[in-house]
This record gives sequence, structure tokens and C-alpha cells, in this order.
Amino acid sequence: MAPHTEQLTRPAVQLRGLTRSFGDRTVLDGIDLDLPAGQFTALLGHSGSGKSTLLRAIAGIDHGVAGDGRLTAPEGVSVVFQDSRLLPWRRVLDNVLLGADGKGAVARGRAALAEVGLGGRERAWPGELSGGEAQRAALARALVSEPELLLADEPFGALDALTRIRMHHLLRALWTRHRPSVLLVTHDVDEAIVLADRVLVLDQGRIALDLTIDHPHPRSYREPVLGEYRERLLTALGVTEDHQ
Ligand SMILES: Nc1ncnc2c1ncn2[C@@H]1O[C@H](COP(=O)(O)OP(=O)(O)OP(=O)(O)O)[C@@H](O)[C@H]1O
Repeated sequence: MAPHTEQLTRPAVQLRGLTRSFGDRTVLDGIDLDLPAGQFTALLGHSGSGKSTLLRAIAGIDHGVAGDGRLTAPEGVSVVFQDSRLLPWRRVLDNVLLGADGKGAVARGRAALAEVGLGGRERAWPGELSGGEAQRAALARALVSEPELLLADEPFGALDALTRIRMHHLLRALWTRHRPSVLLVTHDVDEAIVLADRVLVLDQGRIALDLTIDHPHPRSYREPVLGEYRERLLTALGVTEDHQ
């Protein structure tokens, strides 16, 4: 393979035999996983299945956690969480600039805010933003550095249903423009199906299902064809529609 071809097909994230334990509880039990550059992947699993543990390991923010295995991830990684983690004593633009440095940082910060629909709110304080706006600012802060990899841990989990749908459109639009690899941790099967091109189910410390969602975007929650994917994911999660 020519070097440049290899570069293009190189996975952004590569895990080999990744384990993580808390005391005698093995949470990740030898995970092998490649996330190709530029792919939008969602990670589903029951509460306590280890989704956040996996995300934190990939982000390199799990110092002190016992484990083994090989992990390769890009240097440019941004993480967004369920809460925006904006610093309340810094104005919105200054929060976004925490993710940017170098020449033109302020201009890039302003552009990032405009991109997430917060143009004109640069001088607002985080406390003046709604939950959805704060998550928009968090996305701007995450993307202003043009990361190769965006890790998102339930970023819309605390938002109301309508705001969530708007945020889905926004995240997908941002991904289309910037093309980072995305790993989105979510509890929401529909969110995973509508947003991601590949959905993983974590169960008993392993990837129990690795499903490619081969369907054009934009996707609607109501498309019957997506029901088949839903079924498969719910089955992998041990849930049947009757018992929801
Ligand atoms: N710092 C920690 N110390 C001890 N146990 C932990 C720690 N962090 C996570 N765990 C345990 O590891 C398991 C996996 O937790 P993790 O947060 O990764 O799950 P999750 O799938 O993200 O759950 P949820 O969907 O509820 O956020 C849980 O049993 C949890 O109690």
C-alpha cells in the first residue's frame, strides 16, 4: 500500500485487548475496536455497562484506573459531556477560547459561536444561557480546535425533547462540515440511529453488536426502514418493544 493511501485509511482510534477494572469488577474486558477517521459512531449500552469508562480511556482522562491493552488515539481530541462545563466566571467567547490558541484564535472562536447559532452572544455569561445554548457553546469550544476526534458523553441527555432534535441536526451539520471522527455515548437508541453511521452496543465489557446504519441522511425518527435497526439494537440490549 502506498504511504499516502495508508494514511487515509488509518483508523483514528485503535483499541487492542483494552481492559479496565474497578477493584475486582472488570468493566472493559479486552475490547478490540477500530474507529476509522471521519466516521460517526454511537455507543449504546445499559447504565453501568462501561460506556463512560471506555470514552474516558480513549480521551486519556482515566489516570489511575487499572487496566491493560493497547490504545491509539489522535492528539487532537475534544470531549463534550452532559453538562456544558462552561466556566461561570468567563464570558461565552472566553469559554470557547479555552479550546483555541494561536493566531486568529478570537476570530475562530467567534466563527465557531456563529456556527452553533450563538453569534451575538459572545459577551453573555454562561448563567444567562439556556441548557441547549450552553451545550451549543460547549460544542463550539470542542470544535474550535478542529479536533480529529470528538468524544461526546450523553451531550443531549439533560435537554428537553425538542431541543434534543435541534441539537441532533446541529451536531450532524457540524460533523458534515468538519468531519472529525465522532464517538457519541448515548442511552437513546433513536438518537444513535438517526445520527450515527455505525452503532456499537457495549455489554458485559465487550462490543456485543457492531451495526452499520446504511441509510441516507437526514434521517427521520419516523422512517419505518429504521425500525429494523431499532429492533436489532433493542434485542442486543435485551429489550423487546413489548416491555419498553
Ligand atoms: N471511579 C470509579 N470508581 C469505581 N467504580 C467506578 C468508577 N467509575 C465507574 N465505575 C463503575 O464502573 C461501571 C461502569 O461505569 P460507567 O460510568 O462507565 O458506565 P456507563 O455505561 O457510562 O453508565 P451510565 O450510562 O449510567 O452513565 C459501573 O459499575 C460504575 O459503578
